[in-house]
Amino acid sequence: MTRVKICGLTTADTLDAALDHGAAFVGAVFFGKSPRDISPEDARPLFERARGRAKIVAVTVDADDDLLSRIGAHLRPDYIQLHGRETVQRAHQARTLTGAGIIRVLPVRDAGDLDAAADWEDHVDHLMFDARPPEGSDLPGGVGASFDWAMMQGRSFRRDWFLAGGLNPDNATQAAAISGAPLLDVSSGVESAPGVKDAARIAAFLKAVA
Ligand SMILES: O=C(O)c1ccccc1NCC(=O)[C@H](O)[C@H](O)COP(=O)(O)O
Repeated sequence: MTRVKICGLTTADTLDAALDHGAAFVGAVFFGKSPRDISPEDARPLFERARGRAKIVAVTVDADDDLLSRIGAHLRPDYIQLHGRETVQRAHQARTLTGAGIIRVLPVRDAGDLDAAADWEDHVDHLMFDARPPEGSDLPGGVGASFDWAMMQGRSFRRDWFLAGGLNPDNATQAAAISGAPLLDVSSGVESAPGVKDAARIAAFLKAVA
């Protein structure tokens, strides 16, 4: 069964839609330039409804110690998703500062980008292969860009991994079948406008891959 992370949730009704339709992971984004940005203090009461029902993921981009500590103290996430230029050493620090597991995002445009997984597999809980965003993008993720899912065929990794980038309710099943991904991640594909999650699209995505 393919498990799904719904990322960039900021409202109770859309978080409930994700939980009610079986999301295995729910994500909050802590990055000021994102239309999905939320503070650790605001995320705490919102995401408490998810505890024990889905894994809570805090998405960060080169976060400093103060932000990681606030996320750890307030949100108490199951995982920190590292979506910037963090090193392996920084990943270990993030684990210590937050008490959470680590999801490392690897940006992908061509097959050679997959080789970076070897540097990370021993240090993280999950890998996420996400489309490298277009040049000049303000955001390293959540932009709806995709890569050729067939590149994942014949590749094996020592950690369960997410396929991310440009997924939506209409292509999720095909993406999972072609790539063989055990885990899918989606953000903009279940929105009605940038940063505005849509409960009906979240439900449709989760029903499609169920
Ligand atoms: O979603 C954001 O705004 C974001 C900002 C900064 C770093 C990461 C971000 N999103 C992380 C995700 O896990 C997205 O779900 C992933 O990149 C896929 O996005 P999409 O192509 O929109 O489904």
